[in-house]
Amino acid sequence: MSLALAHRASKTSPASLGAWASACLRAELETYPKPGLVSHRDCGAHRDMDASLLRLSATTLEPFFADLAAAGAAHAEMDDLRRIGIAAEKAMLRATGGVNTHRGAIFGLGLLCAAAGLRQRLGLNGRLGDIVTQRWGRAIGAATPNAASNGAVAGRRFRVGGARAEAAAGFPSVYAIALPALRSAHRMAPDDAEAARVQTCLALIAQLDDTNLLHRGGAAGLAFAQDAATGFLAAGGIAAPDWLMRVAAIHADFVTRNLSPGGAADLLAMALFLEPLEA
Ligand SMILES: CC(C)(COP(=O)(O)OP(=O)(O)OC[C@H]1O[C@@H](n2cnc3c(N)ncnc32)[C@H](O[C@H]2O[C@H](COP(=O)(O)OP(=O)(O)OP(=O)(O)O)[C@@H](O)[C@H]2O)[C@@H]1O)[C@@H](O)C(=O)NCCC(=O)NCCS
Ligand SMILES: Nc1ncnc2[nH]cnc12
Repeated sequence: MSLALAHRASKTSPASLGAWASACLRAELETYPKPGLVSHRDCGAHRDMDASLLRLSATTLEPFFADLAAAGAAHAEMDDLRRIGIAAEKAMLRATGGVNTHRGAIFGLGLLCAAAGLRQRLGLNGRLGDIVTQRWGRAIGAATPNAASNGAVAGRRFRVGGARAEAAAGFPSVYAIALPALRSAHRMAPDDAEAARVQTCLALIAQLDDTNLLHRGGAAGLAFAQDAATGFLAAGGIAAPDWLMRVAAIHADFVTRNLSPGGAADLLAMALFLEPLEA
């Protein structure tokens, strides 16, 4: 991941934010092992996605993230953001032949891009997640969900809020779990940014009510995933000498059980996006 891109993003023009958001999706992809998820090494528990499809999706989305940042800077209402988000979803589905690679990421990263545009325009100091809540939180909560989506069905059945609740509350799982895990993992492994991303992914899986895990594995699948990730962290995470073997074994277990924490993947990308943007 380019430090120059991160630096330019911290200057926050819409184009640089779009490039940075897209780079963060690619960095999430180029992280192995992520239990059940697609990486440059394998397809995890997915039969319809591979690394090249996710790279194509990340590249396709870059101009939409830039548009969302520009819309935020122009004080857009949620309806305006939604129009751009839906256009991004359509472009993603056209590029991938109908595979949902990044719908959750479009939503979360898109809102953070809009907040970054607004923060820059108004010269604000607050956290981007808080800006999302203050500016668009009510409208996010009031939107009618797509009753048939995998996430909506799992959310109703298991009474969890999913991507919409996470965004409306200002991304608490990113600020309270992922960002602290990422920063502490950089201290644990100063020369291994990929290992730091693995640690962050496992920290998210350990605590997130991921609707993808619920959709594929029900409550038992979610509990299995959370227990496996918690055990990895309790054994020292990436500080343990055999960490790579341990997390590769967890990855293999997720594949055997057809579990994939797509929500954790999205929130990992959001933490990478926020790392240079939040003091
Ligand atoms: C608000 C929307 C995102 C719609 O949400 P939806 O009703 O579909 O349900 P959610 O459960 O809320 O999840 C949507 C995706 O968000 C990710 N996610 C899951 N859990 C969480 C969580 N706890 N916190 C945050 N994010 C979460 C996850 O996305 C990833 O997984 C996707 C692949 O999913 P799926 O197709 O189901 O995959 P498979 O398991 O492979 O399915 P099968 O093959 O088995 O069928 C992938 O996209 C990842 O990104 C959830 O899937 C939103 O769509 C919406 O309202 N859009 C309108 C546009 C808009 O308003 N935009 C605003 C400005 S940008
Ligand atoms: N690496 C990944 N694997 C599977 N689903 C994802 N959604 C977002 N990133 C993903």
